[in-house]
Amino acid sequence: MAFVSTGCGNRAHLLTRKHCTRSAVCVRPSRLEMSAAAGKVPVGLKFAKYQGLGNDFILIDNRTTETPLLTPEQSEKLCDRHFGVGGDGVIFLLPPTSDQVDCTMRIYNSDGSEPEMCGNGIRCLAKFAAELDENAKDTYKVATLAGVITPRLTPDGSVCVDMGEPELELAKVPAVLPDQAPGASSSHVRSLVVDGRMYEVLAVSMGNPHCITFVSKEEFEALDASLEAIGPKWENHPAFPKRVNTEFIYKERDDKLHMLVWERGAGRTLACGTGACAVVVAAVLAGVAQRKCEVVLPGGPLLIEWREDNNRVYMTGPGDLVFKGVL
Ligand SMILES: N[C@@H](CCC[C@H](N)C(=O)O)C(=O)O
Repeated sequence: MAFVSTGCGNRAHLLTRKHCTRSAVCVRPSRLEMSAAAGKVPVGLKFAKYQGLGNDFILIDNRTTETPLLTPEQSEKLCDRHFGVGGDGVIFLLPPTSDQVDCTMRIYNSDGSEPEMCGNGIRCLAKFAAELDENAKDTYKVATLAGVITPRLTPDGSVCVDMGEPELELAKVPAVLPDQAPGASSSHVRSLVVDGRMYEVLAVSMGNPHCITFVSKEEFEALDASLEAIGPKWENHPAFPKRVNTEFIYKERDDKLHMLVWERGAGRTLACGTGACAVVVAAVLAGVAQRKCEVVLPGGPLLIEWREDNNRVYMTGPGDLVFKGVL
């Protein structure tokens, strides 16, 4: 069996990859693990509710096993805002997968689907990991389905995350879009017809797929009012084989963009960190913004920088504990 870090309950083993000398005890599944495996909601499972700009998550301390303690179906139920705890997703803090990382993050969206990455979520996860870690560090290397992502806790309480390099190759986003839109300033700008209307769009992956479109302030306000109607048409558009997160943007200044988001698997949310990163990349490629921008979301602002020297995107914003509970 692969290494299991903490079944023995020894806090020294929590985020490190130290081998436990009591391995016979370490690998024995707990009652919580057994009830999760049996498909039951694990009564007694502790959770913490965090939010990053109102994008809210149920965090589970899952360091005792490599398998999430909740199934996608259970996570969907817990995310229900009337019948559950309420959240845009459930995030699991799992043991490290190699010596190169401190821990692993997995996430289920509120519809139970599993995305590759979550920007606001990883800021919350870093705070959660630091709170649980006896030897709290300021930087954590986190394995995700989108590769290793590195959040750093800063003295002012915000979290700055090295989000890695954007992926622009359409087949890898993945997106199937026609050639450059007629008259567009950049080959990255494509046309897409959604609900009978033609939009100019850019597709960017930050590990997960994003489709970005720039609109006027008036259109932005109209989209805000009709997001529940139009959002699913973008999310499930045949141009995006893995569905897509959609960001609608209007520009206030070269370094200040306003963003509305319809998330794959979660619908309207108050913020999307990977989305804000993808937006700045798209805005730079379209020639409409600087590399360092404030992105204003319904839940508040994120600071995003797409660095020219290393092609990496950095995101800075909050991640805060709301409450703790027991299922
Ligand atoms: N809110 C997140 C993104 C969560 C995943 C997304 N819904 C997807 O399916 O890709 C963020 O802050 O990045």
